[in-house]
Amino acid sequence: MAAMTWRPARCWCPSLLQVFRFQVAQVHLGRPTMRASQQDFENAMNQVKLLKKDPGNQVKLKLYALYKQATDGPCNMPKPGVFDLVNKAKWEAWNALGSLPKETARQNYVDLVSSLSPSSEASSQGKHEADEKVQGSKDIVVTSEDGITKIVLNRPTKKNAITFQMYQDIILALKNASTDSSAITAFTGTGDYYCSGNDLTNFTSASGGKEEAASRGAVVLREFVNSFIDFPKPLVAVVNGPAVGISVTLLGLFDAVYASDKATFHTPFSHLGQSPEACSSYTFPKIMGSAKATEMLLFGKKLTAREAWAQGLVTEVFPESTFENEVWTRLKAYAKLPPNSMRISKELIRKNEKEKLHAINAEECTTLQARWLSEECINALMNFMSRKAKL
Ligand SMILES: CCCCC/C=C/CC(=O)SCCNC(=O)CCNC(=O)[C@H](O)C(C)(C)COP(=O)(O)OP(=O)(O)OC[C@H]1O[C@@H](n2cnc3c(N)ncnc32)[C@H](O)[C@@H]1OP(=O)(O)O
Repeated sequence: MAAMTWRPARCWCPSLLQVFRFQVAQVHLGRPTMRASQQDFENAMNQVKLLKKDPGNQVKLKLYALYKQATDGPCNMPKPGVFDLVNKAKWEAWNALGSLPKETARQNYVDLVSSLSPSSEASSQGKHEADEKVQGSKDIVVTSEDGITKIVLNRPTKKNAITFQMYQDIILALKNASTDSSAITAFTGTGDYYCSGNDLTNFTSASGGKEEAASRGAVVLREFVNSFIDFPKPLVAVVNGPAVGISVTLLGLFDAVYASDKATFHTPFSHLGQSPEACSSYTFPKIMGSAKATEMLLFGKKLTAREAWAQGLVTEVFPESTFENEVWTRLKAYAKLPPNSMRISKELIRKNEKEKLHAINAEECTTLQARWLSEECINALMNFMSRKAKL
C-alpha cells in the first residue's frame, strides 16, 4: 500500500504527530524477533495496565495503533472530523501502519510493552502485585494510627493528579475508613502539591471511543463524590500545597479544611471547557456567596490560602514552617474524643442535605459528561497535552 500521503493538516500538534508518524514507520520496518503468541499478546495487554509510569502520549498512540493493527488489521475506519482531535490522532496512528501484517503488529506490540516494563520490574510487579491489589495503587497510600486514617495522594511527579485507578482507590479507602477503628479520616498530598485535580490524560488515554470514556467518567465521578457525601466520620483536608480542580470543589464536602499558607485554590473549569463538580455548584455559593463562587467556578480566580479562609472554604491557615506539626498534633487530640458522639453530631449537621447533595451530584455529572465531549473541552485537553512538546 503506498505510504500514506501526509497532508500537514491543522491538528493539535503537527510536529508531534509528524515525529510520531516517523516513529510508527520505524516500528513498521521493525523485523519481528520471533512470532508472539496470542497469549504473549494478551499478557502484554495486561502488563500495560500495570505500568508504574505513564509512558506519555506518543507511546500510548503507538500502542493503540499496534493493538488495532494486530486485532483488526489495516485501518478500516473513516477518518474522524478535523475537530475530533483525540480520535483523529488515534486514526492517523493506526492508518500510518498501512498493510503491516497482524502477526508483525502483534510482535511489535509485545516488544514495545516489554521495553516499557523490563522483566526485572515486571517480576517485582508480580511480587508486589498482591500487596498493591490490597492497598489499591501505589498512588494512594492509606495508613491508620493515633485514631486517624490518613489517605495520602502519592503521585508527586504528576502533582498528585488523580487517575481513574486513584478514584477507585479513594472510594475503597473511604469505604474501609467508614468502618475501621479510627475516629477521624484525613486527606493530604505528598510533595509540593496537595492535588492538581483530575488527570487530564484520563480521557485521552482511555480505550474505546470518547463517548464511552465520558460515560464511564461520569459513572466513576458520581460514585466518587457520593462516597464523600455519605462518609459518616469527621473528614478533614490537610492542604499541604496548591490544590486544583476537583481537589478544591470536594472541600465543600469536608468537615474541616486546614491549609498551609503556601496552599492555593484554583478551579479553572471554564478554561478547560468543563463545569463544576463535587456539589460545588451548590456548596460554594452556600459557603461564600454566589459572587465569590462565580469568581472561582466561572472565572477561574485562584485564591491564596488566606483568601480561601476569608471566603469560608478554609477553616484555618498555618505557617508552612509549623503546618504539619500543628495540624497533626491537633488532629491526634481531636481523634481522642468520643467517636460515636462525633459521628452522631456529624449526621445531625449533614443529614438534611444528603438527598439534595446526591441529586446535585447526579446533575453535575450529567452536565460534565456532555462537557467532556465538547469541542471547548477537547481543545483545552489537547492544548494541555501539547504545551510541553519539545519538537
Ligand atoms: C472520573 C473523572 C472525574 C473527572 C472530574 C473532573 C474534575 C475537574 C478537574 O479536576 S479540572 C482541573 C484539572 N487540573 C488542571 O487543569 C491542572 C493541570 N496542570 C497544570 O496546570 C500544571 O501542571 C500545574 C499548574 C498543576 C503545575 O505546573 P508546574 O509547571 O509546576 O508543573 P508541570 O506542569 O510540569 O507538572 C509536573 C508534571 O505533572 C503533570 N501534571 C500536572 N497536573 C496534571 C494533571 N491535572 N493531569 C495530568 N498531568 C498533570 C504535568 O503534565 C507534568 O508531567 P510531565 O513531567 O510528564 O510533563
